Order: sequence, then C-alpha cells, then structure tokens
Amino acid sequence: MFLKRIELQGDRTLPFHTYPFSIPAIKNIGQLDLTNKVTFFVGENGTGKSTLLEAIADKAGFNTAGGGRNNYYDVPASESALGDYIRLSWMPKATNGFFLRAESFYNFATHIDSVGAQGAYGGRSLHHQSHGESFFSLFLNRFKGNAIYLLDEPEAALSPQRQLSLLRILHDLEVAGDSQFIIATHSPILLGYPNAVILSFDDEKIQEIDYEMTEHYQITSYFLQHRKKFLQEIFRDS
Ligand SMILES: Nc1ncnc2c1ncn2[C@@H]1O[C@H](COP(=O)(O)OP(=O)(O)OP(=O)(O)O)[C@@H](O)[C@H]1O
Repeated sequence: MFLKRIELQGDRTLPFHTYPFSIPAIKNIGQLDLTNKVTFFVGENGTGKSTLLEAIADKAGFNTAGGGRNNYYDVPASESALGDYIRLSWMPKATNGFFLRAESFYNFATHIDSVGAQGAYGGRSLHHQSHGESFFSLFLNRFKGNAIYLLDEPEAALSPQRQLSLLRILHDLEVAGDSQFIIATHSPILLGYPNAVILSFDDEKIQEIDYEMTEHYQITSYFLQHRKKFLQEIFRDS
C-alpha cells in the first residue's frame, strides 16, 4: 500500500457551482481512506471517477495525459482541474507507477515511438498491435511491482478472456506485496476481483458498496439470465 488517504482541501471556499466541484461525489469527498491494495471506482457515467483518478495522477507526479513520471507529452484538455485541491497521504510515497487513460492511449503510443522506447513494451510499436494487444503489452511489460497503478477503464480494449488475464496480473502483483491499484471501471468481470474495495460515486458522497449491489453486477446478471424478457421491457412502446 502506498496511498492511504485523499482529502479535499479548503472545502468552504471552493467554487461549488463550477466543474469539478459541481459534481456531488467530488464536492463531498471530505476525507477518503484507502484500505486495500486494490480499489475500484464505480458509478454512472459522469459521476466523477475519471476526475478524481486524474487528480490523483497529477498529485502523484504522473503525466495526466497518461503514462508514468518520465513520459512527457501533451494531449489537449488533459490537465487536472482537481489536482490543486486535494491532498494525498502516502505511507510510503510511491516513486513508480503508471496512469492508464484509455481515451489517450493512442497519443501515449505515439510518444513511445517518438522516443524509441518500444523495447520496454515487448519490442514492437504499440501502434502495430491491436488496441487490446497494446494494452496488454503495457500490463505485461511495464507493470513490474513496487508501484501505484491508476487505471481508467482498462477493460475498454480487452476481450472477456483478456480481462480475466488482467485479473491474474493484478493477483500476481498484489500477492508480491508491493503494488497498489486504483481502477475506474464499468466491467463486472474486473469488479469481481476478490479482496478489493469498491467505491461507488453514485450518491452524494463516495461510499463503499458490495460487488453484488453494484448495477454492473445486477444489470449484467439479470440480462444474462433473462435476456429475452429484458429486451422486451426495453423495446416496449418503441
Ligand atoms: N474539463 C471539463 N470541464 C467541464 N466539465 C467536465 C470536464 N471534464 C469532465 N467534465 C464533466 O464532469 C463530469 C464528470 O466527468 P468524469 O469524466 O469524471 O466522469 P466519469 O465518472 O469518469 O464518467 P465515465 O464513466 O463516463 O467515464 C461529467 O458530467 C463531465 O461532463
């Protein structure tokens, strides 16, 4: 474990009508304790998961466009609006890590090509691999432990089988004992990882939720078990 606590600073004086403080979960962060090596952020689209993850990446010294400490490149509108307003408590401070943004991974791949660092990613340009293969090259080659990994929707490019393989990578790094993961996800497969804390952004305040209580689990489970009925309900009156 590296990151133990996230605190919002100066809560009384913040501009609550403007982004990012207009987001209920962000406005009411207060003090958020991280207790497990694997933490998931879940919630409906637009509830602030990426906003918080990006702010953590910013304060941790990672490139908010995606990458680690030494990946200098720019992507429009990738700066963190929240980073200056949160305080992180470390024990100990992580010096290594990676911030995966699915949405700007293409730019990250271009950056890796431009600095000739393909060797660190399996020896092949990330652009010459499929979207899912390139994500997986990152996990296999760059995730070596003794680090904090901030992953924003890592499932975006992964098949269900590869999501299971990612669970195995998480497990191996967690068992080795010196890695921490904070993962924003919509994947009911990833959320099933054992011993993780799931934090829901769906209400006024971020709070822990059981796996089986997440919409991701409930809707997926219901859909798979009652697909025809579910579709009839959705298409009714259309
Ligand atoms: N730079 C910005 N300026 C203004 N509003 C923004 C900005 N970035 C995000 N928002 C808004 O803030 C809200 C939270 O966005 P955020 O990307 O953190 O959501 P999210 O929970 O990660 O969503 P998703 O699950 O769709 O990825 C959204 O309503 C979004 O439109």
